[in-house]
Amino acid sequence: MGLKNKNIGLIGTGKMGSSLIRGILKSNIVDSSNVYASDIYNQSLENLQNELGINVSNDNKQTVMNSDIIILAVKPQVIRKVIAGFKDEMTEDKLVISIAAGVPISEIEDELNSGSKLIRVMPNIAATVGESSSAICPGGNTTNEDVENALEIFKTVGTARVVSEYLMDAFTGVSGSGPAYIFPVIEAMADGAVYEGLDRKNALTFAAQTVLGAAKLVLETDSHPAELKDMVTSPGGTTIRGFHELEEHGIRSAFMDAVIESSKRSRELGK
Ligand SMILES: NC(=O)C1=CN([C@@H]2O[C@H](COP(=O)(O)OP(=O)(O)OC[C@H]3O[C@@H](n4cnc5c(N)ncnc54)[C@H](O)[C@@H]3O)[C@@H](O)[C@H]2O)C=CC1
Ligand SMILES: O=C(O)[C@@H]1CCC=N1
Repeated sequence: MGLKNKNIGLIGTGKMGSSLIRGILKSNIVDSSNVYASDIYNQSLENLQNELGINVSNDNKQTVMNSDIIILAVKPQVIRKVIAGFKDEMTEDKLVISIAAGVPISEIEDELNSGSKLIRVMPNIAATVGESSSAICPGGNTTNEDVENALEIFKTVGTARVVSEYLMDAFTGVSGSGPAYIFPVIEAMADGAVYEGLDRKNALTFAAQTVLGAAKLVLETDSHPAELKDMVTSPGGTTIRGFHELEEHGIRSAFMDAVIESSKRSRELGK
């Protein structure tokens, strides 16, 4: 059992596909000789082959033929066409994992041959540094072992848990898209520090470390974020002055709206 003797295939080696390949190989759950990847973009394949020694091809059918588990890391807009191109190579023992935003299990199962095993996953770009939070939804034909294998793969790039599919759009809004909402926060906090005279490099490092520290406090203590905020905010002190500015600029509704709009777009992509 486990992944040691399994071959893993990646279709699409863009930002998410290549970050997953790196995470999987770093964890040593499989050897590079057991990883197959394909893309229509040769440069990305060549780079991955040179850097990691994996098997590459620009024919998705090769990836499917050679793999026990196939991760689809192509855009939602092309996923149906990509599946149509390789489905003749699918057999019932192979597991397909889709990370496409918005596209429901039922739609992908319809594209694949009936009886095909499918798991839908939403990771995020922090997989590149082993800090993704991934949600996993098993399709109708999967076994417990398939789910365990998917969890093992996505735990190599961060945390992973099984969720019900109706929660996937919300999860995409907060976690799949979420890093993009925090990068400008880090940049803007650094801008403030640069305005006040700190050099750019240090300003970015301090801002990023501050966000990391705040996130760890939420994850590693049982405290509510409001309680943690109150711990920083001395009466008549510096923090409450800054916090008042954030409230004046509608920080809470801005972030809530970002997550809600992203979730809505995820639902649209599934139609
Ligand atoms: N970028 C992100 O932060 C996240 C992306 N996702 C999902 O991951 C998937 C991939 O997204 P990205 O990596 O950002 O996109 P990307 O554009 O960086 O990568 C997509 C790759 O697919 C390749 N491709 C296109 N047509 C192909 C075909 N017919 N056969 C093989 N490869 C083909 C492209 O050449 C490209 O390398 C999307 O479905 C997206 O919704 C999920 C979570 C986070
Ligand atoms: O923006 C997108 O559609 C993808 C899915 C989640 C993150 N990036």
